[in-house]
Amino acid sequence: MSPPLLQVEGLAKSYAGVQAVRGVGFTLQAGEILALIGPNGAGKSTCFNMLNGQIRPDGGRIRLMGLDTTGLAPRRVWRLGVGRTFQIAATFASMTVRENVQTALLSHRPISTTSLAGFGFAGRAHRGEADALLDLVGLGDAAGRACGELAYGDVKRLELSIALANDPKLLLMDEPTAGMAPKERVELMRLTATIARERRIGVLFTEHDMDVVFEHADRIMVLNRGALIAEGPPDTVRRDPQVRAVYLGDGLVYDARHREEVTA
Ligand SMILES: Nc1ncnc2c1ncn2[C@@H]1O[C@H](COP(=O)(O)OP(=O)(O)OP(=O)(O)O)[C@@H](O)[C@H]1O
Repeated sequence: MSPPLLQVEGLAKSYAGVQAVRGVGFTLQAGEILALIGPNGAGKSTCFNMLNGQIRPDGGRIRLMGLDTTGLAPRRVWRLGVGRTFQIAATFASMTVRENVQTALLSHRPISTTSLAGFGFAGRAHRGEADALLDLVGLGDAAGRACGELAYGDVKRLELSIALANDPKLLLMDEPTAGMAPKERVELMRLTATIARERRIGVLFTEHDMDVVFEHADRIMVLNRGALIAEGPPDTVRRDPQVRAVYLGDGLVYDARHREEVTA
């Protein structure tokens, strides 16, 4: 049997005596959408930063498709097929939308400087592939526009297409819908989920919007003070008394349709 896409065991990190992450372990399968939620300061970003190599863990193991990636530098982790999006979208405002995606494709699959000069950068380097990625996220018509002119929701979709440029096996999304209007949030996550399931990409995301989490996650993990306190399908997590006590709270339950049963 092939190993899980991502296998994490006993992950730990302290900052000057503060245990930010304590013994976190989980698995993620290809095509699965897993949410990591928890109050501010619970350790979500620290977990993400260890998974993509930005922070070296004090303890624990991270395995990607069976390969030990613990402590590898971010670029090496990225090369192994781990994509990432950030709370604040990372794009180049002065470039066109297409050029942003071409840049990401070039970074993944460089072509020689001679060919580049021949193409003219803004010309044809990976252009067809860039356009296909933009079509995928619904930005095909905006390919020639300056990125700086895009509405924020479109910038987030562009960021998703950039994250897909290295053909990731695993996508780490740190609050992908932060700063977006509620309707746009659900749409972006729906798009992400569709693409991930079609391409068998495993997605791990953090999110404060519970509508987004409970509608799209296959499973949810709840982190509190650095430790996992619950893990399971949305219905199980929603009913977990400890989760309700530390995070969801009766007044914060995600969806009015379920409010009666949750608060009953
Ligand atoms: N570079 C750092 N130096 C010292 N302490 C840190 C550092 N980064 C995080 N911490 C602490 O580690 C704990 C976990 O922080 P982390 O940012 O991982 O939480 P989070 O769940 O992502 O929070 P948020 O939802 O607010 O983004 C917090 O107590 C935080 O203050």
